[in-house]
Amino acid sequence: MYLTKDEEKIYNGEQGPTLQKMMEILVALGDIFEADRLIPIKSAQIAGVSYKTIGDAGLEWISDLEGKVKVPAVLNPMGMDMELYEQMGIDIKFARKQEEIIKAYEKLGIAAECTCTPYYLKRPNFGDHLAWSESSAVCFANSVLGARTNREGGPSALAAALIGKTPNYGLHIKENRYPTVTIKVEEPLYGAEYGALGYVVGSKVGDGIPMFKLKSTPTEDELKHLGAALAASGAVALFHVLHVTPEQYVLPPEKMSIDRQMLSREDDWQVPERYFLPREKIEVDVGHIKELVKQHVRPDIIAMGCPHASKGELEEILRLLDGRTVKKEVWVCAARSVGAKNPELIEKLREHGIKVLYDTCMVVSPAANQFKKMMVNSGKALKYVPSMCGVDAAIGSTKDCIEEACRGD
Ligand SMILES: C[C@@](O)(CCOP(=O)(O)O)CC(=O)O
Ligand code: SF4
Repeated sequence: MYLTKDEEKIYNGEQGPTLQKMMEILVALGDIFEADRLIPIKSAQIAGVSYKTIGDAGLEWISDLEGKVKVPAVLNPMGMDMELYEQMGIDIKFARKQEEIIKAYEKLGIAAECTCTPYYLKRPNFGDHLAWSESSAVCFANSVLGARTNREGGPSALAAALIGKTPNYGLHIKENRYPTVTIKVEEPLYGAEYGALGYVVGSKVGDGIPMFKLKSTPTEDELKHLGAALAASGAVALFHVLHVTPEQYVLPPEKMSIDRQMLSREDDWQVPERYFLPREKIEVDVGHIKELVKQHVRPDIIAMGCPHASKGELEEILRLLDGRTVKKEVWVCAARSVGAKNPELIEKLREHGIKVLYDTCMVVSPAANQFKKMMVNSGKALKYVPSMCGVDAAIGSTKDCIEEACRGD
């Protein structure tokens, strides 16, 4: 990978050992993925924050670093709500370690806003280059906003933040963003069914780029859940939805000759002539998706906000409560600044017995482990809660989650 004179100086250690180490990470990645050069980024989102996932080794690595980030950077959720950790049942030893991690990141100029939905704080523009690492945030930025980021690891996102640049490869390059597989869904979907769709399809497409042909128009929240689950059960970092997502899937003439990228001729698809859809196709069993969401469960906790809840999702929960107080443990995870902008909404949710938790989530907090069965409204949580918390999980619509919460016993 080509380095400018200034970049070479950093690589040779002329600006100290931290920046040298960070440049080494970027150069190693760039060489592996055959990047031509480094490109400037607009922001970074850094995973690897919860003490539960990074432990003492991670804390030590971050504490040794020096310097300041060159672009706005936020953190992924940590293991607890900074203020309500006692209410969550977090022990003091864990809390102290978690605080040390946050201080070490803050020393580097990173905002202690711990969220997987940084796009609610500052929405990237179409075409912006980013270095984000939480997989649902990556999927949202690429697919829903048309920004460009690879699925970074925690250390490479941190390196990009401290240098202000990332290697130019993968999804930073337009030609790598065309769809590779078409997903046909023959019935309209609603709400949590989009997360269930991502859960089912993700494992089939791996790291491909799905192009969905749907019978319903997903909202931004539904797209968020679709992408989060695709990234969790598969390794999807970008998807398109015909006529919905902003980046169009018009293939350039040279791609027309590639066998698997053939023009679809199916009349009922109403695909304009100039659009080309991948011939490799997966037809989704909608019945299976609807069944998955309708399973009858008796959870001891209901957790929503994976990915962190939007203002609209918080409002929907309040509306569905319809004045009732929950009789079970209910968590709703959200970004602290989304809550701070909507204090009355949060207060009302709390009055009705909901634990609105900031800075953390049901997957990265050890507090989830005290429960046996978790009901979620997220395809991503359905995938990760069993594997990362050892807790059984089932998915239901937001409405069913609230009904279960109000029913008690
Ligand atoms: C499960 C996940 O959402 C949270 C755990 O990430 P972290 O490495 O603990 O920040 C990570 C991801 O999907 O990118
Ligand atoms: S809430 Fe979900 S998407 Fe967000 S960090 Fe936790 S597991 Fe990842």
